[in-house]
Amino acid sequence: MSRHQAYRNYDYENDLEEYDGGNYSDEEELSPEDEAQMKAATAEVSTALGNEAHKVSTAQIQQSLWHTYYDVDKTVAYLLNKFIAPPTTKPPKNKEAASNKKLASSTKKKGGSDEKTDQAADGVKALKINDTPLPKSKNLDVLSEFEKSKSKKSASFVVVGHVDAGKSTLMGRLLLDLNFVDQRTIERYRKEAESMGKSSFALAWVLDQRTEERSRGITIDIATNKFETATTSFTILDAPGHRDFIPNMIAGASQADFAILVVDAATGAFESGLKGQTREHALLIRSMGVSRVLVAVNKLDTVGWSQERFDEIEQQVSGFLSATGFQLTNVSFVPVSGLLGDNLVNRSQDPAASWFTGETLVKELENSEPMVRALDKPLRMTISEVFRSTQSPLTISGRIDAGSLQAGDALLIQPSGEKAYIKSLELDSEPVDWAVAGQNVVIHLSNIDPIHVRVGDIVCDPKSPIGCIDTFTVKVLAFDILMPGQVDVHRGRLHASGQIMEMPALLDKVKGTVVKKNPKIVKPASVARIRIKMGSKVPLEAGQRVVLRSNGETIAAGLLE
Ligand SMILES: Nc1nc2c(ncn2[C@@H]2O[C@H](COP(=O)(O)OP(=O)(O)OP(=O)(O)O)[C@@H](O)[C@H]2O)c(=O)[nH]1
Repeated sequence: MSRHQAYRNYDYENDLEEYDGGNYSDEEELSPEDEAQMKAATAEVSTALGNEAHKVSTAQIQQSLWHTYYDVDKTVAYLLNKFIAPPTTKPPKNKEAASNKKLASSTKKKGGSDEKTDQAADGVKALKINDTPLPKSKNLDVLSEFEKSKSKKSASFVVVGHVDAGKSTLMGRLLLDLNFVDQRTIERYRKEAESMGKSSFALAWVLDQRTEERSRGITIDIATNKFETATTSFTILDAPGHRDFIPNMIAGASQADFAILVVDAATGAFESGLKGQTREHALLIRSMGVSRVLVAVNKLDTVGWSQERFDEIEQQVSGFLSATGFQLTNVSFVPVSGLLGDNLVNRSQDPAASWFTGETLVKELENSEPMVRALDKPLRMTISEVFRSTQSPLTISGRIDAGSLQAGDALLIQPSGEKAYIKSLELDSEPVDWAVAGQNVVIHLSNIDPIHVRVGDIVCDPKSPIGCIDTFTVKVLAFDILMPGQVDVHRGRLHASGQIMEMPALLDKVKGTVVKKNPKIVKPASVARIRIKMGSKVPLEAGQRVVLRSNGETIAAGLLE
């Protein structure tokens, strides 16, 4: 895994407290990007330390930079405090603290006097985020801008299925055939894969970018990739098939308009997939509100494009999808070979596949209308990534679940309850003035300390904030036996531990009426109303979907009442 990625989403305040100057090692190689950043930041720190620079070694500077994710000011403060002029008494509060940049240059000018460096270190601590001027808003009427823009439809889909069903290969091939990745890159991956003895994984590597994933040959986090067709701009959420990574899958499904369920048609593989994650994934995506599924019956090349095999799989998968609560009118089946690209963008040229006269996978995707967007509802966006970018030390990304936003807007981050402002924003790597529900947006924030912003937090409008609660009632479908006790609660990227306190009612599955009050246990496949108490307050509100897990198993999913 590249260092850069490893440090996305990290809680640096905590880390900095824990950090005591050691353990930066050169064992792992820095990515070229990290190397350049490290070099530039080391030079900046040396400049900022001025005459004091000789009192610390390059290794000490780099260890601290590493730990603060190249935060020059924090590093200067740390080095001053730790090695150059450790405070003997509690330093006085410096109310006149200037901005980070000013501090760095003033340290440079003044460097030399212990008293002054002490003040400078103190200044780092006292820096006020709110001293930064607020970004300007164009005060646009975003909804009418959106209507005028006639922008392409946008849709996100999650790719689920059993381990090794071929999800990443299929998506890699789709991107290749749609010219969103070039043949040269694939060739490079193929060579690298061959050198690792895993040549069949080359296409999957388009999605599984991280070295750790490559060497294990599995998808670990949600990989997002984009592609466009003439009508629609798509975001792929490639969810890991491995059962240890189900929380990531839940996060992916909670952002998805629809799902591609990849099943492996190879002899025996489909059957073991059905017993394995295929069923659990189908239940989960349904529980997360996904109602449209495209079933890619994959690896048909391995069974000679047998129509009989396809029909058999279609029949069985239809059976269990409808038992899981999907309406079959919302389910389509496409026979494909992800590896060879048959019936993805182009029809299969294999004469053995000529029996199939339906649409290709891409056409089916285009025909899948995204859900109606909650454009005029209060803003809600779950943060899926927090990172440092060239535009801002604090950049977040995620899909807007409801409402809209524009540059200059004030935002409220829950659960911290801290305000931030939108300095600028991007859609598909292009700067834009606004964004609406359904779009995956990158937001450069200002006027907030990064410690208040974490993956899984909710961004909302300060005027209509989401509340933070620690007790709630949820109507769940049980996948396993439920009884009072410890559970992990997942909503999008948020996971927190809680406890089933009470189970007030067993409900009729169809009518929702109370069948039994206070059942001692709830059996699998039953619907029940349960009360959950969380360990701390979390941003949750009625209508949201949550998944309950225990000991690494998904035990229930449902809707907050
Ligand atoms: N013959 C054939 N092999 C395929 C096809 N699709 C994928 N494979 C192979 O199946 C293996 C697994 O493919 P992946 O794409 O990594 O599977 P995955 O579902 O993404 O796996 P996880 O990331 O572990 O969940 C690789 O060796 C692929 O080359 C196909 O259509 N035909």
